[in-house]
Amino acid sequence: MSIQYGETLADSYGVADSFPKDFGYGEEETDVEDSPAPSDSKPRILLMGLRRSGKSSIQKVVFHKMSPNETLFLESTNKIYKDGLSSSSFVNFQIWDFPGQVDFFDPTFDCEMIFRGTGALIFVIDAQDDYVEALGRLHLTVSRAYRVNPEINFEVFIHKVDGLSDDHKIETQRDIHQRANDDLADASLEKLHLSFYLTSIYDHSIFEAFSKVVQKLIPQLPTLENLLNIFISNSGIEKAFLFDVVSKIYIATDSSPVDMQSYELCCDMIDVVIDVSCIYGLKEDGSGSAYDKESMAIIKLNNTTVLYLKEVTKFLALVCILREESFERKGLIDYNFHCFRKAIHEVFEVGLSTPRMGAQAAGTPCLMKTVALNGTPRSTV
Ligand SMILES: Nc1nc2c(ncn2[C@@H]2O[C@H](COP(=O)(O)OP(=O)(O)OP(=O)(O)O)[C@@H](O)[C@H]2O)c(=O)[nH]1
Repeated sequence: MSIQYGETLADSYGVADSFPKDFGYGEEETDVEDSPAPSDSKPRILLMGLRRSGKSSIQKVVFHKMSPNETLFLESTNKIYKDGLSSSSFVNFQIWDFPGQVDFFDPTFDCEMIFRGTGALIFVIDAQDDYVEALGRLHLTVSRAYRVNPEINFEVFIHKVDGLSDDHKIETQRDIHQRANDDLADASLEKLHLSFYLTSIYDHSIFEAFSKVVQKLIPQLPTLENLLNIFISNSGIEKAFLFDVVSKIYIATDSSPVDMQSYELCCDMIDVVIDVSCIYGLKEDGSGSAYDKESMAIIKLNNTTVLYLKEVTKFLALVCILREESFERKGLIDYNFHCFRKAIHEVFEVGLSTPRMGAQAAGTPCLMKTVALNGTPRSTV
């Protein structure tokens, strides 16, 4: 179906007569806290790597709003730290932060239990340090995990690249990529795929990398992308991100390429909105929430760009970048947004009404790719 700019999203869906009912905060929504999933049944992301490579810092900065400088005072992790994030974030999984010195040959280390329910294994390599030992450890870790569960996504964070020049970054990435894959080829593990990211907690690269890791675990991702594509093309919007507000991870975006600047701009907008809302948006007695159904913001920049943020669900916000001229049709954008929002709720409602296992039974969007759900709200797209 070809869609003209100016046509509403509802036209494309054929839902003009069914304006969205109220989703998100009503009784229909099942709160995780009301029906908690057994924590061990939630999809899992493992953070592994040598001591002091930066694992705990990543987890604290991305999910606990710790400022990068504060990580200097983090103590070494001595046992597996399990962080369940479900009550405040769309990202309903647990992150297990491993101590650097984990010993796979220790009989108390239960590989089967640890790797079986894992969606992604992030291996963190300190790029400012000599990484030969880290590469050996990477190989040992991923080959062990792959033997137990070949479905795991293996992600390598080449971390602390803030201390490296641009050329050095590229060279380090090339070298690590080459050596890690050579090691796998020597062990006849060519099928084991490693993805590499250059990261630092001192800029947005860590959020962007985590976004990509999380996106791979969302079975509804193609549907979300499709909805975003339709939404932006019908509304004259240049770029749109669907954000998990708490972590600033974007769980989906339209299919045009992501440039880091746009992503950073949108992250900054979320920070501004939440900060202002915390100061001026709460009730006098301090009750209320900094982010709720009414949350929306428009920021006009001095280069004719407009940033537009709107609440989609309790955890998700849509942040769009558009030209001032397109924003003149705000009515159209808002109408299309209502349809988009409704579709997103339907996507996850389908998830909720389908027989589920593990985390999905908790009433939150499924994040396990092993249980594919058809989240497409309508077949006419
Ligand atoms: N320059 C720089 N330093 C970082 C970065 N991430 C973490 N660090 C620093 O690296 C040091 C170690 O960080 P941790 O998060 O404690 O490392 P860890 O891997 O959890 O260490 P263990 O708990 O011992 O396994 C801290 O001083 C952090 O401030 C980064 O992106 N850039």
